[in-house]
Amino acid sequence: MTSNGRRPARAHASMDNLRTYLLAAAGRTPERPAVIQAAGGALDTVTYGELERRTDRIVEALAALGLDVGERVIVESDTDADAVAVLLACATLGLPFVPASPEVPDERLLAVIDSAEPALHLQPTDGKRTGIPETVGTARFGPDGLTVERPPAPRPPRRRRTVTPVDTAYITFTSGTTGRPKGVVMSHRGVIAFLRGVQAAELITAEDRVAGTAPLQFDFALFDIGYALGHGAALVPVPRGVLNWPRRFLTFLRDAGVTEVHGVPSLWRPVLRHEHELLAELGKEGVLRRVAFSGENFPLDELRSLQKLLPEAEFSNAYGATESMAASITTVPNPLPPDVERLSIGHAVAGAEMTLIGPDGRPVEEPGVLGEIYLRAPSLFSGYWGDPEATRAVLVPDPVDPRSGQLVLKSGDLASMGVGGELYFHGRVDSQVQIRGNRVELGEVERRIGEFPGITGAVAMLLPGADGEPRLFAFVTHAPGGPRPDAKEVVAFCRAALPAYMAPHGLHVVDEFPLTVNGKVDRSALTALVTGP
Ligand SMILES: Nc1ncnc2c1ncn2[C@@H]1O[C@H](COS(=O)(=O)NC(=O)C[C@H](N)c2ccccc2)[C@@H](O)[C@H]1O
Repeated sequence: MTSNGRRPARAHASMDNLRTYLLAAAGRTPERPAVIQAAGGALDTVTYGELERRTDRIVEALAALGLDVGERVIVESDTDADAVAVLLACATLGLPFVPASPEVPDERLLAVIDSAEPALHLQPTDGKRTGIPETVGTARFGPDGLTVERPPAPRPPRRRRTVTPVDTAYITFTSGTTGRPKGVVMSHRGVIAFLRGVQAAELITAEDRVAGTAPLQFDFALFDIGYALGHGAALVPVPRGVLNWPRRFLTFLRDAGVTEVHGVPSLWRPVLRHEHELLAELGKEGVLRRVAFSGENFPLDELRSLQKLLPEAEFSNAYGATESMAASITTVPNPLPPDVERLSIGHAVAGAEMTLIGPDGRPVEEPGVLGEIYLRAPSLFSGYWGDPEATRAVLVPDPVDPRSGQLVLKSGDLASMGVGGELYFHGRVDSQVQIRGNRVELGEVERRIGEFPGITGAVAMLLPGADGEPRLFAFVTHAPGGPRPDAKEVVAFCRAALPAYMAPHGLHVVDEFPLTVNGKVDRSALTALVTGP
């Protein structure tokens, strides 16, 4: 019984709930590894049976706190078996978890707490976070369960009796462009629908070991957990301290027998820069069979370098937005043919469909013509937390059949269609800019600058110049030890192949691109180089 004398709600065993879906393997093969993690200098294996036992210990402690279905719980942790047990325990009781990694700055966490109004903040026994507002209960977790420090304030019971598939599994806060965090609310049904869509492609088996490298608040991390456990395979969370040291990273992958690595494109930059041979050796051992990337376009020259070192590996381009967990996972040819200038994002996963809609609001039929991707899927999010207006802007009536009442996700991404109906990513709608009345795709400028000898990466942005006029700025990285690219030469190089208005007005050479906490290029940090902090 709970503190308010009521039995806590539970999901019906036969209905979709993240816990039942992800622990299904515990019923079939309890002795198989669910999580293989670093522990001190060694590797620690937590089986599906042990993961279920840890989950139920947390369930017991949480249930005693008298929280009702829908009460939010912040789970601040790196990904490891105990964090996964906490997520599954929250799912068991219908408590939406709000994931955060320890790297999230205090003021950001407080903004999320201000918005989500959680009942509880959970962190590992050795977690460092302090300053959690008094209104929020606090507790710590470890392999032996949960230790409550400050019980949650008593809440008015909402008399929920069961956890349904449309209840919220998690809310993950993305840094909305306006800076106010937007909470993406995902239901159990939505997440499981996407994971099932991926499972239909039978990409891996229970023998696989999937390395996850994303921080917990990035739904790429949640996908990795769902993907590995949903297949009865093993999740191998890569410790943060290992991530930034290429040699340690590759050694960890080898020691853990990782067969597939998931990460954003920037994950591979330090490895490509410093550890070619070790990576090539790893590839030759035939254990590392697949690299799956997501989050942003993989710069083609970097992708080609990686493929050269892993000639036997399969490369998967996982595309999509947090508002639907994702949309497609597409095998990229290895090696990428030399004439390929754009990566395919293929077709949506089973059970979903991406449609291209043109400026006239009608579906694009012709190959090669740009349109905005609209996603029809059972994995669409429930909405932005507390922001119905922002929700209505992206969950829109189906443009193909508005009367049906069906809502589809307006992605804000542009793509063109190939002859087989597969899509090619053309960037964000807002990366199509107008320069002196001419429409410019920033990706095209970046591609041309990237061909300049010695330049290893280029990001183009339209920013206010000194005169306040919008100007085209380019930010570039160059080969270590190579000459710093000369702005005049780069501009001349662009003018030789592009219309004058597409040549950058200003060029900033950076040692490496600043990254967001989720590992994507931090464009607001680049902007600050031009407009000041
Ligand atoms: N493979 C890509 N190529 C190129 N641009 C991309 C790509 N994946 C996203 N993006 C971009 O990132 C946006 C979505 O950003 S996000 O909401 O933070 N979500 C993600 O980045 C990850 C996504 N939820 C996910 C989670 C798990 C598996 C796959 C994908 C998309 O609208 C695209 O603009």
